[in-house]
Amino acid sequence: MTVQTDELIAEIDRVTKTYKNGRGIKDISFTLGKGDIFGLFGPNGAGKTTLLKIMTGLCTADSGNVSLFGCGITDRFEQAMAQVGCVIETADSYEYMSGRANLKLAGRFYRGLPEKRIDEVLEWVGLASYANERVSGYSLGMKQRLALAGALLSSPKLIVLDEPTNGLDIEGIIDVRNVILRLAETQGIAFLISSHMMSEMEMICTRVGIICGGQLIREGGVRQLLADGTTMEQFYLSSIQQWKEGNIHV
Ligand SMILES: Nc1ncnc2c1ncn2[C@@H]1O[C@H](COP(=O)(O)OP(=O)(O)OP(=O)(O)O)[C@@H](O)[C@H]1O
Repeated sequence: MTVQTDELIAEIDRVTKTYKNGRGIKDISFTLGKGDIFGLFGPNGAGKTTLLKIMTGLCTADSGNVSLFGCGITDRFEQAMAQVGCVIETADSYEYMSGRANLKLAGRFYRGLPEKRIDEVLEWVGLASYANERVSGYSLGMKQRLALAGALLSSPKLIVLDEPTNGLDIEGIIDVRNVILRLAETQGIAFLISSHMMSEMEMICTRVGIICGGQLIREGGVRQLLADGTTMEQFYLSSIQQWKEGNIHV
């Protein structure tokens, strides 16, 4: 599915990366539009993190292009990333410091960031009343939401999250889900989220892509893909099966 040019947030065009061991991703293309909450699924080692890293400049593609808000990630990196927030691979923060102090430290990367922005993002992720407590006393879910608060500091229009609910308990998962939905609704932020949690993602995503063996084997709107009443998990498993049997050609 393609989105209208005026609403285009990200364009991923035939992106390929092969690591020295021969693994990686191949010829991945899709677009992200305003209002999208895009879920990226795939087995372990499928290539999800590699794709997210390339999209956020944490590693480079061998070929293909990534354009964010109309700016190429390689030739206009700063402009491309200006409206992007991300939490990839780690939601690390300084444990001996408070949540607020961590955000202040992160905020030094953004010139002219007003103090009230820190209060604002803490409020959005539901940590305002814990802001002055040390992170060492936070639950995993709270640490995840603090990382999300850090990604929000620069007023992004796109947030990229790598397995944001990994290791969280039910309450933590629900908290993160509600924060994502609230931010999408109230701030108009688009999300690209990699996850293994099918049912969870089915609840929040507008679009999904399935990566298998480094290739994007399925991509589309959740309503269209699941129109016949199949669950995301069933759709995912049957897609992987069809791929293995050679019945999906990309
Ligand atoms: N720095 C690297 N050097 C060599 N191979 C790598 C490197 N990073 C990833 N890979 C390989 O590339 C493939 C894709 O890895 P990637 O981490 O992108 O997958 P993933 O879909 O995010 O997996 P998971 O769900 O387990 O996090 C894997 O086979 C992995 O072993």
